[in-house]
Formats: sequence, structure tokens, C-alpha cells
Amino acid sequence: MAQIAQVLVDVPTMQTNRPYSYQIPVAWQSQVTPGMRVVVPFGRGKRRVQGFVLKLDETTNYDGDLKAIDAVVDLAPVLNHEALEMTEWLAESTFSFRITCAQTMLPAVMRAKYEKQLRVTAQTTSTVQQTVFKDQTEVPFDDVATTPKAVSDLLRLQADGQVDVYYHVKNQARRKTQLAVKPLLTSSEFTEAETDVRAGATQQLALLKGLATLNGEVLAQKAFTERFGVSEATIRVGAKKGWLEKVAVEVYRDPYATSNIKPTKPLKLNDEQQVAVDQIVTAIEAPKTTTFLLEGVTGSGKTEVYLQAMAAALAQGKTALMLVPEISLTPQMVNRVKGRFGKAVAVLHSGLSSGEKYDEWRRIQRGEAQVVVGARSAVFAPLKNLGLIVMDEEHESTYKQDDAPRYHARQVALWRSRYHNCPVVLGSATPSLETRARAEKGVYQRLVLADRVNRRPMPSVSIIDMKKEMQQHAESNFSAPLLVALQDRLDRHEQSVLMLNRRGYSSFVLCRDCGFVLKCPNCDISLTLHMDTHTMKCHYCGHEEAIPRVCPNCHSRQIRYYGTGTEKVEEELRDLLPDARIIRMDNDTTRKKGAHAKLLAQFGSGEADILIGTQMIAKGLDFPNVTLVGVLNADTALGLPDFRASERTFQLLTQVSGRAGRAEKTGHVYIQTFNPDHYAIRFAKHHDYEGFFKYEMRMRHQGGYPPYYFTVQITASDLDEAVAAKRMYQLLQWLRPRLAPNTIILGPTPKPIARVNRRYYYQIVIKYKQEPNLKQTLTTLLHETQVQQRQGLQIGIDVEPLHFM
Ligand SMILES: Nc1ncnc2c1ncn2[C@@H]1O[C@H](COP(=O)(O)OP(=O)(O)OP(=O)(O)O)[C@@H](O)[C@H]1O
Ligand SMILES: [Zn+2]
Ligand SMILES: [Zn+2]
Repeated sequence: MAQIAQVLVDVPTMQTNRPYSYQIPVAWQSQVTPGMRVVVPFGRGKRRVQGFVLKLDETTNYDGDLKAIDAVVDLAPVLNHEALEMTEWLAESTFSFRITCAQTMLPAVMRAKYEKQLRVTAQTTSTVQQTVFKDQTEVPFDDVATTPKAVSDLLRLQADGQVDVYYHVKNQARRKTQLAVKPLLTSSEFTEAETDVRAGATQQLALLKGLATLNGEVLAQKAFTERFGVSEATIRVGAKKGWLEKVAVEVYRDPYATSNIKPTKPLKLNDEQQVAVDQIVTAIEAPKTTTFLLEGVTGSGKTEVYLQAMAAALAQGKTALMLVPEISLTPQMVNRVKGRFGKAVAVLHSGLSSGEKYDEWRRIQRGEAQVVVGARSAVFAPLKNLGLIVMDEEHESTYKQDDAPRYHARQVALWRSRYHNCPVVLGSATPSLETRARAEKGVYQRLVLADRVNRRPMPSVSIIDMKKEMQQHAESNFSAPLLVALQDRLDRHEQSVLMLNRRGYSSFVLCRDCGFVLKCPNCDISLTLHMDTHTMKCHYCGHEEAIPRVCPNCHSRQIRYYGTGTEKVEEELRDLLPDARIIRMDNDTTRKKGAHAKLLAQFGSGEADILIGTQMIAKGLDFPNVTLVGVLNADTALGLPDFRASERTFQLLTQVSGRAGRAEKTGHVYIQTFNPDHYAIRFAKHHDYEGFFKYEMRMRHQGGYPPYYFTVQITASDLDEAVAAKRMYQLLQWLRPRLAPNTIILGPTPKPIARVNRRYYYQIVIKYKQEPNLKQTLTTLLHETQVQQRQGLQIGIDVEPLHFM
């Protein structure tokens, strides 16, 4: 029997990718299995940390006394065989620590939390001990070490051997339970018992009848009282008489319990959809690991293709995973999947409470849910026997995680498809250049939906040159043609969607006399005006301050607000079109849980004429009565120092244009821009993804950017700018001889937004076509920078970064 466990320990200050050996106490030797969490002593002193059992061994080649496992956290493994293998691959491919990867795969509540505890080791009558502990034998350290005096008292007690400090690993994952009624007799025994009850005791008779109908099953007390009209007092009587037992049963917190989603049936597919579904289903049934690119224009019915392919996987007795960008932003999608697959669906996204996430996760792990819809981290959902993975809007950058492990969900999806031997479908109207280029080479199989459902026309797009418009009516956000079109839709009782591009844009405060711009004291960017709270806020670190009345620099009163926020646009529009009913959707109006879905439902049911919003309204919305889309500022993101600026602008314009004219009525789009001749805008006008792809590929080729080159970004940050800069120059010296001569190293440069949260950022970008030494070099770097991290300097490694800001 295995006596030794190899444990991956959670030691944040000393991350390591090497497991440590621990003795398994005899009593647990038959229970401990790989994938379970355990608590183990680590290092000197009484420190306790959590860890994952990776492997069991009969013997060890460590010749010293092995420490023993302290406690077992789980009764069953929380990481299965696949997950354990995945941690190893993920750590290697993202240059992060295996423990960080393991934790990323689990719901946040399952991550260990440590509590510093103080415990009595020798009982004395000392008054200090009395005041600290009262009558308890242990107390949380933070509760008692509140003053310098208290701390010095405690230190004296510790030196005296009266107390010691240890770390308690806290389990935060709580199951929710409910009181339930459990019948203790058989149905015939209950019928018999009825004869012993007085004829007038109607409540008790009702109770016995109810218990008999349960056939031995447990039922929640609340449901029982409602169904059989029996009071709680009567249930207590029944418990005393030995008819029933009150038990606690586990219930799941169901985030969609109260929503009322209508069931749907599969639609009859059109020819293009049918071809796509057939190809995918063939790969599911084979089974084969084919990766499909489903390139379908907006409104071409990609979702129906996903749903029918997923149904085919379920029909094979397999499971299906569907990823969506940030699901809390696309409640329509959840409804569609739940409408088709009902209770088989589990949903995972950031809008759920941590308890809800934990419950959905366990439903998946126990095999009670066969379909998962979720945002980025749902790619780790513990589905067994996967038959299909779908990634909708595959070009979206929210699929990439910004912190370690810096993984892209697409990469994880492809890994899992190899593990399960199942196909992946990457879907988009505007695929990322990388994905489309792979389809060009035949690495991915391309499926095309060239037409909208029922051959509905794409909306016509008008480009409005704002330089000319500004000469006529300077201060307005609305050009004359857009305003006319809005009024026209009001008259016809049709709906409009207006998008304000927030990226690279903000409403800031500027002094007309001296040019002073109010900036965040922690970060290198201007503060944004928020009218709802009447404050200036930093969108990077959350810093907040009052709106200045005079210029902090020259004390002039000529301080003014510039730029446009959604609120200002809304205000202006209410002036221009006083009869219009307007819904505004941005970070401020959707902060509350469920607010997003509610606003969309209101708009969908026709309670408003105009929906104004930020990027969050660009994707996925499918409202038949929307015939007008206006983009107020198409090009604010074009000027950003990032080679993907054109690609992002093209994608955004195409996606938002796609919201118009999706049903019987034809749609029209107005794009207001200062760069009417820019190619990203010209191709978007003609819904010409393929044209854009070819043009942009040439640009990338000339510039030496992905997909022609691979990239890795290394950042250093420190509170002291000189430390960050110096470390990067040292790093450059260190890297150069280790990498191939034709590998390009850019930088170091300060990042375009050089200071965030009081830290200064410097970056180096490595561009390469083939680099045999890269893996080894970056792995070494990862481990060597551990020491520095402890001193405050932080090094980040990002493989294929999506943002260069
Ligand atoms: N075969 C079909 N017959 C009739 N209606 C369909 C069919 N397939 C899809 N639809 C409908 O067409 C509309 C558009 O489909 P869907 O939202 O899936 O498009 P999409 O390709 O995902 O678009 P986008 O990329 O813009 O989100 C939906 O209302 C959907 O119910
Ligand atoms: Zn000033
Ligand atoms: Zn800030």
C-alpha cells in the first residue's frame, strides 16, 4: 500500500514546480488518492499549508524523517486525472507555477485561506493569558494582537512557552442545506398507523397520508408543508412518534431558479447550416480532434449550428462545453442554451456569487450537468467524456487571462480536445487573424455561413466624416444624418442602438488656461468624470476624488469637461429627442447583479426606443425590431499604440453593425469617424471580412507581427521606476546570448501606460519564428525571479500577449 504522497504545496512566497514527499498516516492510507487536497506542515515552525496530492509512492528516496500529512480536506479528488495532467502542461506552456494552475481550475471558494491562530500550550493562571484567551484554548491571532502592547505581551507568553502560533487552513466552501422530512416507516405501516389516530386529528392524518405517498423518499420540509397542508408543529409531533426524521439535505444554489426560460425545439437548418452541422457531427461520431473555424456573418445562425452539434454529442452519451466571451454580458445566449437543454445545463461566469459557482461546479463534477456554458475559466469545467467544445466569438480578447497563469482559453480547449479526442468549433463573424490564418493553411477546417438566415440583406452602412460635421455644429455628438435617422425610427416605432466606443477615450477635465489635465495620483492616465457619483475616477486602480471647481495648477476657473461619456450622450439625446425612451447601458448602470439582463429584457420587450451603450452592446444581441445602429466615435481606438488596433476596430464595427436588420425589416448603420478613409473602416462598411483579412495580413507581414511571428512579452514593475528600468536592461543582457541571432528583442521600453497602481511598468517583447532555446530560457527566468518578487520587483511573462499597453 502506498505510504508516501507527492504533494504540490501552496507556498506563495516560494513557488516551486516540484512536489514534496509526505508520509500518509496509516489510518488514511487506503483513502488518500491523487487529486485530493491535504493540509501539510511546511518548513520550520508550525506553519500549515494546503496542497494537492499529485502521486502516490511505495517508497521515497528522501533519507530523512518525512513529515506526515496533517489533514485530508476532500473525501474525493477535486482534480481528476485529466486536470492533473493539464496543470503540468499549463504550467509549462504559460511559464507559471503548477500550484497556481491547479488553483485556477477550481472555483475560488476552494482556494485555501490561511488563518493565523494562537493556542495555549501550557495552562497557567497568569492574568495576561486570562485576558487574551478568556476561557478558550485558541483564538484568532488578529483578534488579540491589536495593539503594540498586546503584541509584546504575546511575544512574552510565547518566549515563556505558554502559547504558540500556528496556521489554520480554512475551508471556505460551504454547502447549503435545507431541512427535509424523511419517512421512517413503510407505506403500509403508515396506513396502519392511521387507525391508531383519533378521527378528529385531521392534521396528523394528513401527515400520515403525505408520508405514505413519499414512498421512502426525502422531501424538503417547506415543500412538504405546502403540498400536504401540514403545519410544522404537526411534523414535530410526527418526529416524536417515530414516523419521520428531520434531516438536512444539500441543496444547490441555482442562479437561474427564478428565471423563466421557454423551452425551444431545433430549427430547420438552411443549406449552409446543414453542411456545417453535418461536418461537425461526423467528427463527433468518428470521433476526431478536428478544429473547425465557423466563419459566419452576423445573423447567419451560428448559434443554431452550435446547439444542434451539441445535441449530437449528447445523443452519443457525451458532454458538451460552450464558451462565450463574458457571459454576464450575453444573457441571451444562456437563455438559448438553457431553452434547448434545460436542466442538463450548468452555467459558470463572473456574475454568479461564489456559492452559486461552487454549486454549479459540483453539479458538473458529479455528472449531473452534461452541458456547460461559461466564460473563460469554464474551459476547466470538470466535464467527463467531452464530445464537443464550442468557442463563440473566438476573437474576443476576454478569453485571455491577464494574470498568472496567462492562458488563452482557446489553447486549453485545443488541449482538452486532444485529451478527449473530440472536435472544437471556433465561431465568429470576425475571426482573429491568427485563427483565420491557420484555417488558410489547413490546420483548422473552415466552415462558412456567407448569408444571413433567410437571405436577409446585410445592413447598409453610411460613413459620416466628422471633420466636416464639426464645421457645421461644433459641440454635438450627433451628426445631422444620424439625428434624422433616429427621428425617423421613432416615427416608425422601430428601435435604435447607439454605441460609444470607450476604449482609449474618456471624459476628462482640462484647464483652458494652462492646459492642466487631472490625472490619477497612482497611475499614468487621466481621471474620468462620473456624473452619477459626482466624482473623478481612475479606471485602472479605482482611485476616486472630488470634481475640481478651480484648476489645481493655476487656480483658474476655466476648468472644463472634455470628451464624451455615455451619460453626457444620453443627456444630449434627451434634449434633442425629448420624446424618445432611452436605456443606457454601461459600467455604471450594470454594476448591480442582474441589472444587465434586466435592461436588455426591457429593451427587448419594447419598453425603450433607443439603447445607448459601450462595447458591451456590440455582441450577440438579437432583437428583431432594431433597424438602426449608430457608432458615435468609430476611431478612438485606432490611435492606440498596439498593432492590433485596426483589427479590434474592424471587429467592433462589424459586430455592432450586425445588430441591425436581423429580422424582416432592413437595417441601416451610421458610423461617425474622423478617419473615413482608414482601411478598417472601409472594409467594415462593406462587411468585407475576407478583404480585411488579406489587407491586414500584408500589414502584419511588413511589420513583422503575428501571425507571421510569435511573441512573448516580459514586464517588470516596481514602485521605483529606476529599479524596474535597471532590471529590464540587465534582463536584456542576459537574454541576448541565450536566444537565436535572428530572434528580435524589442525594448526595454516603458509600457504605453507606464504607471498603474503606483507601480512603473517596463516591457521587453521577443519576436521569433523558431526559437529552440526559448522554453529553457523562460523557465530559468521564472525560477530566478522568485527571489526578486519577494523584494517587491515583479516580473511577468506573457506568451502571445493580446495587449501591448
Ligand atoms: N435555420 C433557421 N431558420 C430560421 N431562423 C433561424 C435559423 N437559424 C437561426 N435562426 C434565427 O436567426 C437569428 C440569428 O441567429 P444567431 O443569433 O444565431 O446568429 P449569429 O450567427 O450568432 O449572429 P451574431 O454573430 O450576430 O451573434 C436568430 O433569431 C435565430 O433564432
Ligand atoms: Zn490651469
Ligand atoms: Zn489609478
